[in-house]
Amino acid sequence: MTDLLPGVTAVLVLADGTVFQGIGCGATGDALGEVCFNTAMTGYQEILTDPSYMDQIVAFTFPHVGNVGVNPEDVEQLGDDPKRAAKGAIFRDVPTPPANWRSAMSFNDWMASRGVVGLAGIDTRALTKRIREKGMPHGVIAHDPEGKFDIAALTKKAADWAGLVGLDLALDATSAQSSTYTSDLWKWAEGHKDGQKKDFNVVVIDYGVKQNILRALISVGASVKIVPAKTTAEEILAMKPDGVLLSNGPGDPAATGAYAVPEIKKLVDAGLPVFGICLGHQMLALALGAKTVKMEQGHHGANHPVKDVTTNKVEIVSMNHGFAVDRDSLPEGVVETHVSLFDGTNCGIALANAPVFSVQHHPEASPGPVDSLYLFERFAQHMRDAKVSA
Ligand SMILES: NC(=O)CC[C@H](N)C(=O)O
Repeated sequence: MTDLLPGVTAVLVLADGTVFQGIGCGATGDALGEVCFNTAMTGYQEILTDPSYMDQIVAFTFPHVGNVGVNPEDVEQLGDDPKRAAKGAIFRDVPTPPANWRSAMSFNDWMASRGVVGLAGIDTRALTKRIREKGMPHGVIAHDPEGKFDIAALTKKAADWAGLVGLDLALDATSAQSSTYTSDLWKWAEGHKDGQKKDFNVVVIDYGVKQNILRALISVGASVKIVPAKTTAEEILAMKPDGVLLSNGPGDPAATGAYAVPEIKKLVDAGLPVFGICLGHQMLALALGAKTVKMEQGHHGANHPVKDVTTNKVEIVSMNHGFAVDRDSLPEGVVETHVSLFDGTNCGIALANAPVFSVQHHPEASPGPVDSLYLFERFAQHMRDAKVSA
């Protein structure tokens, strides 16, 4: 029996019965998921609208969140369906009211309107240390202004959850229909300019795509068509694309791979330039014959050092993944191009003799540094070269 402190209006209950007690914010109710920590100092709206966080609860290690409010431009998911993003969020301090010229709404009201259950006022450093030592736990955040919690039932709920391993969430995150996209990268004093470019036709397979990937493609000259996750290689080839982008997305790549991997293999075999990002990277690796694994420690932040071993340059990148490509499983002909300087895990691969490559990190940033934007230019160059040799 856990005795709750007076004034507690939200709790985080882990599958092993550990209880963190704090103050509720955002939506009331409860949210179940895998608990991870994110070390980004900015970009909470982009993080909480990234579809790759489906079925996860994000604990922010940066203590002050909310000061720039939220705005309609910083939504990363396509559309604004709250079910296609993080379910819950944890903060050191109660989110502050907004004080920023771009703010259209307070962060707290926005979380409430989206059904994102929030817990503030806990020792996020203790939670982070626990995750570092024991891995990412299953947990439930519950928020009740009356402070009434059935801890035993919440513990059972967390313990009974099967978790992310083996879970295909891309089918929940993907677009129902094909669409085109026309917005360019955000520029100071201009915002997002509209306008498809016509240098390349890129088909984006949407497993839960972030909008800044689409904008980054447009910035290098692409006209962008988005297709649902289950679109076949034949259907894509009939669109005569110059290249295919495999998007980020939630869930276990091995589960998603069942329907997507054979189609990706056919696209590679057709000789098309292919660029995979995060889940797209993991699924490309599966299509090329490698394996993916669940990580002890996920990577979630906007300050991770990654080395491009083809150029020996280090880039500081945005990260959000809990699965990884097993480098020891890379077959002959698949080259490791990028490595995490935090833990040495694989962060990029390329085919030695074809315009096919992918990265584990997020070159589109949003949030985070833009060191890796050059990868979109690398993809554009592959498409240019393929056009010349066609
Ligand atoms: N951002 C992503 O695409 C995440 C990929 C995958 N769901 C993982 O957690 O590793």
